[in-house]
Amino acid sequence: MIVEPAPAKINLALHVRARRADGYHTLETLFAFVADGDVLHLDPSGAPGLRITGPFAAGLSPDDPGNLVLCAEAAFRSQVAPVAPGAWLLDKRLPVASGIGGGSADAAAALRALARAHGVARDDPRLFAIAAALGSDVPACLLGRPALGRGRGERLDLLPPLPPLAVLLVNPLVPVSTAAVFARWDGVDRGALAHGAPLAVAIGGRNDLEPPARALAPAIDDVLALLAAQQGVLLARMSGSGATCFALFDHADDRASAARAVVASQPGWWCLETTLAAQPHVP
Ligand SMILES: C[C@](O)(CO)[C@H](O)COP(=O)(O)OP(=O)(O)OC[C@H]1O[C@@H](n2ccc(N)nc2=O)[C@H](O)[C@@H]1O
Ligand SMILES: Nc1ncnc2c1ncn2[C@@H]1O[C@H](COP(=O)(O)OP(=O)(O)OP(=O)(O)O)[C@@H](O)[C@H]1O
Repeated sequence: MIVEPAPAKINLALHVRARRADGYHTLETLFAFVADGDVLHLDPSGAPGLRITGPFAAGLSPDDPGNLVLCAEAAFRSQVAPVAPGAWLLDKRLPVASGIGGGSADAAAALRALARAHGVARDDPRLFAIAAALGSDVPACLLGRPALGRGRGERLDLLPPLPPLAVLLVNPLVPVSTAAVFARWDGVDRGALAHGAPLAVAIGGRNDLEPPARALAPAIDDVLALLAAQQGVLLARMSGSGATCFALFDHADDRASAARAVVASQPGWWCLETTLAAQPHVP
């Protein structure tokens, strides 16, 4: 049995620079990963198929051939090696359609699991080509390390390691469609990311998808206001196309106080205490 973590990604900053003719947008984004996420299991010789467990399993149908785990496996079989389909178990711990790339992380974990099972190098360029075809966030999730993303997010440059800051993720459990958020972007280029130390660049940056996402899901306003009011917050911002927002802290006890405040004020929201991670780790 192969176990692959599928950690959540956060966009520490996300600058939308232009609308492209193909319907995508040119971005500059700082990708970072946290220590927690979904967990994917592969038994390469088990009965083929996908089972889904975990707190967010109900949001996905295991029979859907469009699940990104099965899409990744199909692409691996046609483009890398015609291996037998495997038995997959996805422990779905991340909310679906929430801006922290759960599906993209699962697809990347599936590619890593298949590579391990079938003796393919993790940095094989064919895996990155498959990842880019599966979704804009999948190459970054395959890399799994802090990176500057350009193009539609698939052109990656590694960043120096980030400090292991405490992170609080909060989602008001309102699903947000990535395509709908991009479609509401106002078309104004507000400028490039600065150069320099990644954390300083992130703090000085923006998420240009916040205004359109907030228009679609006003609960994001409440999440951001609550996070920004907490003691010890270095940065509070929405990730990706939302609705998950993150807060960064130097100290774990400030994160714990913030988590208590969120649960007390909004017991129905999803809240995860985690840390910035340099590498995915097996839980
Ligand atoms: C918002 C981010 O999460 C930031 O990392 C990503 O840009 C979105 O990545 P993703 O969910 O993997 O997105 P994809 O599956 O590639 O695209 C979903 C839809 O989002 C829009 N989209 C996505 C990425 C991009 N650079 N420009 C876009 O306009 C397109 O309408 C596209 O049809
Ligand atoms: N394994 C999967 N996990 C989650 N969603 C999946 C999966 N496979 C396919 N999907 C589909 O992908 C869509 C986007 O889900 P996902 O959770 O990746 O969104 P997201 O967190 O907004 O991602 P991003 O930040 O990359 O935009 C969902 O609506 C879902 O139907």
